[in-house]
Amino acid sequence: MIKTDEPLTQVEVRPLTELPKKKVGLMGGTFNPPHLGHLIIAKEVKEQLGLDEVWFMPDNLPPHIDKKDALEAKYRVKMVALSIKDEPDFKLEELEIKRGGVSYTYDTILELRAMYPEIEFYFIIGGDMVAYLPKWYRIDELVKLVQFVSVERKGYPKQSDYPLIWVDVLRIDLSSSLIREKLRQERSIKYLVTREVEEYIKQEGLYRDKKD
Ligand SMILES: Nc1ncnc2c1ncn2[C@@H]1O[C@H](COP(=O)(O)OP(=O)(O)OP(=O)(O)O)[C@@H](O)[C@H]1O
Ligand SMILES: O=C(O)c1ccc[n+]([C@@H]2O[C@H](COP(=O)([O-])O)[C@@H](O)[C@H]2O)c1
Repeated sequence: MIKTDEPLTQVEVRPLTELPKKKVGLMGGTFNPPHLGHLIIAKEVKEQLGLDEVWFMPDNLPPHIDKKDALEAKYRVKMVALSIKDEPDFKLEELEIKRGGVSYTYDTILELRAMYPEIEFYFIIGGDMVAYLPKWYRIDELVKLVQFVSVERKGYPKQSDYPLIWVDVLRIDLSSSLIREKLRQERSIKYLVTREVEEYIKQEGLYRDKKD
């Protein structure tokens, strides 16, 4: 029974604008193909920064010239979907594929911020991309629009003049190019990609004679 002579518990009602935002990591990449390094990085950054989710976002045409001949988007999208299927907090974001053209992160972040004002985004990149940041499209504006999170990568300095959050992740010397090279040499990629991705590559006969 409620005793009416007792004061009601004071509940602090915060205005909507002050509610904590959902925190989402963005793992942008060509994913040609996605490997276990991508998954390990996403998991570790999610845990260490207390993110709610990580969205894997395959690019349409990566801004680097040397990657323009990456495998057709539909295969890369499918492999990303297969890679993350057991992880409920990992999602596939197809915005760049649907937009088409060259996937400049600046355009993507503007779009995402407009679509999801309630979300705080964290853009996750490896050390190779950190080194390349000065060449990114509208980088000085971009660093004000999104928080970059970086992880070390073998062969690249753990240093930048841009405001990054460095997260220590088990360093894995694994890359999509290494996997493509193994496949060209008809070697096994077991334990380097998920079992489903390994099977899918086999089934579709991918990377048999592609140059890169
Ligand atoms: N082993 C790794 N250590 C740290 N970062 C990584 C690693 N592999 C990929 N990344 C980062 O993940 C993001 C997406 O990478 P991407 O899909 O281009 O894979 P990749 O292995 O770098 O591919 P490629 O060998 O074709 O260049 C990039 O920011 C990249 O720096
Ligand atoms: O916007 C840019 O200029 C830019 C330059 C290089 C890379 N990026 C993004 O960084 C992510 C990782 O790139 P990549 O090529 O290593 O897969 C991917 O989402 C790219 O679109 C973006």
